[in-house]
Amino acid sequence: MEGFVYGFQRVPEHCHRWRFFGKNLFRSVMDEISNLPLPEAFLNFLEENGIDPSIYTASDSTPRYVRLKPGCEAELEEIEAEMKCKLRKVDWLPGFYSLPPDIQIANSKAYQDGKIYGIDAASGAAVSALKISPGDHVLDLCAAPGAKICMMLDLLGDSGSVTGVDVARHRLAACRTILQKYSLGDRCRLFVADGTTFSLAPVRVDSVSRSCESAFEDKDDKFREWTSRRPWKERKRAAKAREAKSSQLVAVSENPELIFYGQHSGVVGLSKNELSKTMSDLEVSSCGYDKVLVDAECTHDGSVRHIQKFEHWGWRTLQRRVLDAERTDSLTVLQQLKLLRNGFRLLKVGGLLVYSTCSLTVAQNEDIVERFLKENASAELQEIDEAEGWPCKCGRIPKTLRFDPLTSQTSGLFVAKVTKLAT
Ligand SMILES: C[S@@+](CC[C@H](N)C(=O)[O-])C[C@H]1O[C@@H](n2cnc3c(N)ncnc32)[C@H](O)[C@@H]1O
Repeated sequence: MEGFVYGFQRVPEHCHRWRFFGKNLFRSVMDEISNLPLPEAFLNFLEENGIDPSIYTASDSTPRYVRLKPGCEAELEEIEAEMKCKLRKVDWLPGFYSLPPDIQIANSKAYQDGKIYGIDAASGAAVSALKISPGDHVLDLCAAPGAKICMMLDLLGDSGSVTGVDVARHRLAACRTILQKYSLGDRCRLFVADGTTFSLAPVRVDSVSRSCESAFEDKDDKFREWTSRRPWKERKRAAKAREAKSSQLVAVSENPELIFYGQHSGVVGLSKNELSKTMSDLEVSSCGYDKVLVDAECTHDGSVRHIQKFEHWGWRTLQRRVLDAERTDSLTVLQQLKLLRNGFRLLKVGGLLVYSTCSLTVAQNEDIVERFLKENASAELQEIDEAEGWPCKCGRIPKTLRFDPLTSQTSGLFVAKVTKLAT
């Protein structure tokens, strides 16, 4: 891991101390790249956040990344031949390979056959920081479209569960399609719900067997094996519920909608009442999730490819979508804080939570983490030990990490990890 962030430089002998480069030096760096087609307001925004504008010239050289489906290692040569390019092993992240930037992954047969996943290496690092192991109950609070949830499920193996939540139904439906494509849904359940208020407990296998044994329950009230071909009556009921939600009669948060569950996700055999059981704060400490990912919606300014789209969308759109949205009082920032708070509330004592965004701004990253730590005495920021050898830098507060396209050769990403202490 390198020891500085743009605009800030680490004092060499003390890993966690910083000094500011100074405005003038930063300006001169900016003057050098003044031939970039970036508007002045955006350059000012980058300066305020200590982000080197030249990262936005790096897209031509930033590689693409794929993750090989576990078990497909022996087919690597065949995949390379079909894609007509070399897949270079990423030596700091198991299972990941880099490809030349111009390769279209989605068009390849290997992708269509479910042998590779399209996922940036920085995103893979965020999942790695969670240290998922078999048996964990994992919550992904912003799950769609699902690149990270696929990796979680591959790491989980054949015990434990993953609960995916997303407020956008169409995006979560796409996530369900991906899980089915890679045959990964067995231990997963997906809810359309607001992650800032989602409150359902992980389903433990012992509670399922208890419920299966209950002789007094109405069998029709229990979840059977999931099928996309649901009876007409049930589809009508779901459509009605959706209509009510969209006309604001029922908030998404009040009624999480289960849109997928696998055979071993803990849902089959449960009654609807058992599924909708929420956890009190006391129960959470022992029955909460072992691992939580809050991969929050953000302004996406760490993604070079995303920022370049504003050339087509118009730079005025950038003002609204990026520059205004990163203010500390904006809806985007408040939503990120609420997601982090709720993710942490659902974490059991001793569990791990990773907060990540693909923004490089301080307001959406370090400021959020600092505010959150101030208000939660039981939250402790953790060193990301796995990062030894990762090509990232320290964030503006100790123990947080930043990936940026220039130095990491990945898409931009901020990562922070916290644990919950017993109180
Ligand atoms: C950065 S994307 C997540 C990417 C995902 N983790 C992956 O690896 O594919 C952020 C997601 O957060 C969702 N989102 C935004 N606000 C939310 C909320 N209040 N509750 C749950 N999901 C939310 C968006 O719909 C979007 O799909």
